[in-house]
Amino acid sequence: MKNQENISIHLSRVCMKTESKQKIDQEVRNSRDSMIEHLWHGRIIDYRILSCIVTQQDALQPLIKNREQMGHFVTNKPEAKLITGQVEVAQVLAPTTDENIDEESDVNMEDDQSALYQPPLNQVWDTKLRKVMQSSGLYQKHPLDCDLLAGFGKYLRDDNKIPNFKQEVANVSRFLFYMDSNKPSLDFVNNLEKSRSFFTKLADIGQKKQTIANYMKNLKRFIRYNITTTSLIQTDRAVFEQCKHFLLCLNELQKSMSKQVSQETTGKRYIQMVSVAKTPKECWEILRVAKNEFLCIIGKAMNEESLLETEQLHVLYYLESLLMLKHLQRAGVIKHLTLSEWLSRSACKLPDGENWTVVGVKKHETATQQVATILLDEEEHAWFDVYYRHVRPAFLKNSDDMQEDERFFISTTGKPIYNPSNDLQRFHAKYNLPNITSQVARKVFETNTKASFTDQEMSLVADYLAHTTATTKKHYRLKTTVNACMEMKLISKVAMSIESDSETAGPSCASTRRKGALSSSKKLDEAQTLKLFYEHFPVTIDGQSIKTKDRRLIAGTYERYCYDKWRSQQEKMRRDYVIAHFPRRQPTASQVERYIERQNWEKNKVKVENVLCYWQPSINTDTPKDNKAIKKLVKSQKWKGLYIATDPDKGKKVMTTRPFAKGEVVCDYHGLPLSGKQGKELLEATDNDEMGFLYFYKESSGKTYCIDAKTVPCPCHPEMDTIGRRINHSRKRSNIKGQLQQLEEDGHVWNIILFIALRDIQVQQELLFDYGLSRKSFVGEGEDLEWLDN
Ligand SMILES: C[S@@+](CC[C@H](N)C(=O)[O-])C[C@H]1O[C@@H](n2cnc3c(N)ncnc32)[C@H](O)[C@@H]1O
Repeated sequence: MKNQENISIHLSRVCMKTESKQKIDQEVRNSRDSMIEHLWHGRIIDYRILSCIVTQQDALQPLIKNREQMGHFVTNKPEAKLITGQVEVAQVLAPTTDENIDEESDVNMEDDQSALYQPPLNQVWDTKLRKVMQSSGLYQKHPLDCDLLAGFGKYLRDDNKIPNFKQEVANVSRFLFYMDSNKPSLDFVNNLEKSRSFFTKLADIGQKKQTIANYMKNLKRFIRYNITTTSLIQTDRAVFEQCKHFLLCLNELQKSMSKQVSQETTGKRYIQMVSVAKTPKECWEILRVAKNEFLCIIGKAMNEESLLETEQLHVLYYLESLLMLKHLQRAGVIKHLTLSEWLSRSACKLPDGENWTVVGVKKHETATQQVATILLDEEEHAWFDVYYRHVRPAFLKNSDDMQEDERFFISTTGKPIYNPSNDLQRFHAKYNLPNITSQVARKVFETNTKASFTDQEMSLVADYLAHTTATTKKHYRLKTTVNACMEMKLISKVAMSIESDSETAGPSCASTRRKGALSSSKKLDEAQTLKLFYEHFPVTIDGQSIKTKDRRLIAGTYERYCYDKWRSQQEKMRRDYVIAHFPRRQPTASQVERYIERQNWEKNKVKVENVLCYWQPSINTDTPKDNKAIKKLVKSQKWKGLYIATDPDKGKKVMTTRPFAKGEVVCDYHGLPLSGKQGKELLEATDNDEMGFLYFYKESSGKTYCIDAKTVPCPCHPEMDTIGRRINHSRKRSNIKGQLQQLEEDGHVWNIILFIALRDIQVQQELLFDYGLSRKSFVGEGEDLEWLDN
């Protein structure tokens, strides 16, 4: 543009210095016109021409994206999905098994996140491919509930724990339909020729080799199921032998196919690598552009504001992307990170005073046997905590299954995320960015590491990338926490050293944080200060008011903001506490007033009208006699949403990992059922500090009974520490209450004590119930039993 502006000067001084002003002006006009012409037409590229030059769909797509980013217009493009090579696989995709989840598995139609951020044209493409499949006679299938297929489904689900077994059954059913449209049978083993034609037809209609290989894998498993788990060997020996022979033939066919598959995959990856991303910074582009929105959502959540589902999903996708692109973790690691691994994370302080959190992931089902390690700096840790406390619980609520899954990352439906690579792809699509897979990111960082690091530094990075055992052994290293922190710092250094502009750009890292990336959002500052404030001044029912100077020390300029929040939290807590005192019948105003007065709360007293307004009967009186889910949980003792943690003062305690609504059953008090008399005898022989393990209750007849949770392990759960027995006592802060219920099975009725939530319980809170004892009634004078009175 500068040349354009100066062109008349340039012409009059250099190229046309002997010419008239008119001629020079004319030349300038010509030049402007030609520039405009170029802007209009030079930037327009016809898709048909491009596709003649670049015939590989996989290469064409990134090229088009790249041109469009450079400001070119690509005309005559077919509908978006038709040129997306990857999506092709999804249509009749046999399930990708978990075996290779670390690799960038293709988009899968079983993925349940599809409702949000889904590229809009999937439907069109689905229908088109379905039509091709249909017209080739490859799409129809037999009903999946026929004996042959139902048994196979059960085998996959129960014996092999395959999550998307239905798709696998559907694929086999399509094959069986092709072989014999009248009925599903094993007769196909006699017809090798026709069987082979099924696979060649798939190839003819343009299915990827990977898809065809998946079909073969499914079929092999189906045959194996028939050989090993059914009575085929007795009922039809001949077919049994033919099945074995068929399996051998299929193996041969698969071998030749797998060679082609790996060529196809390598080709695809190579193209993606060379055409999409070249620098670490490009790999982080999505994290940079999505960061502002992400921080706003995090700030909102920290302020206890409720989030929209799209916002919750944004948090999930951002964190998944962060782990794959910045932390260079494989998709399998993200998928398999468990809740207990998150809860067992450990803190690490570096010699320079920085605090990091280390999360180890044992099972990630990748080729390598290394434990994967994720290192989070303080800011990232806060983000993950927000996901854990606010987003995950919201997703769990959408699940109709009472059994909470133990995976850390779950989808909007409350089920484990299906394929992190899909989520990464959707996240890129949302921001119109070319997709960068975790594998590409790992390769890019590796390459850059080689270029700029010493051998020792390189070996640290190899360690962080959880390379195969052999590769790691080459570096003679064992994983240690401090090493891991250093590794993560080095990875940040790679990106920073390439281009160092990232004050607000890019994901969090130690160096950006020091420069004050946090201050990019006032909301976030407030929220983080509030968190700190709560850590220093935990909100408790009896907590005294906090002096201004102490508040200032912790919260600085946010002192008022934090204290207002603190007071309102305490008021809510006190309100619920008073409400819990009147569980069944609505109290009168004067009853409430008297009760509040008895508490000796000097300031921040709860208002009587508030209590009356929020009051409702707190106990769920439904009888669970026939409640199957409760029955199952009482029997299995696999209560969900809880875990046992260690407390410095109380020994063990029970904490929540999901919210419980007021009135909800939380767990039961499990132990040996004793008569009242037996219970008393046991009590006499029990030390004071173990008396809390005996739970006495009365039936409506007035008869006393006892549950002995002291004698462990109980014979019905010999390898288990049942959860109810680890719940501690609190008179004032109790949030659950034991309720006698009866369960019935096969005419046999037995008593159980169910713990019911007295109010809404949030994530990461301790479960407490009132043991109904005081120091005095416990005969505990002289003992260290003050806790009983609190
Ligand atoms: C049912 S167990 C609770 C789990 C127990 N903390 C543990 O480590 O197994 C009861 C025992 O826990 C301890 N306990 C319960 N509530 C407590 C509290 N608020 N403070 C201190 N210790 C408590 C007492 O020793 C009591 O006998």
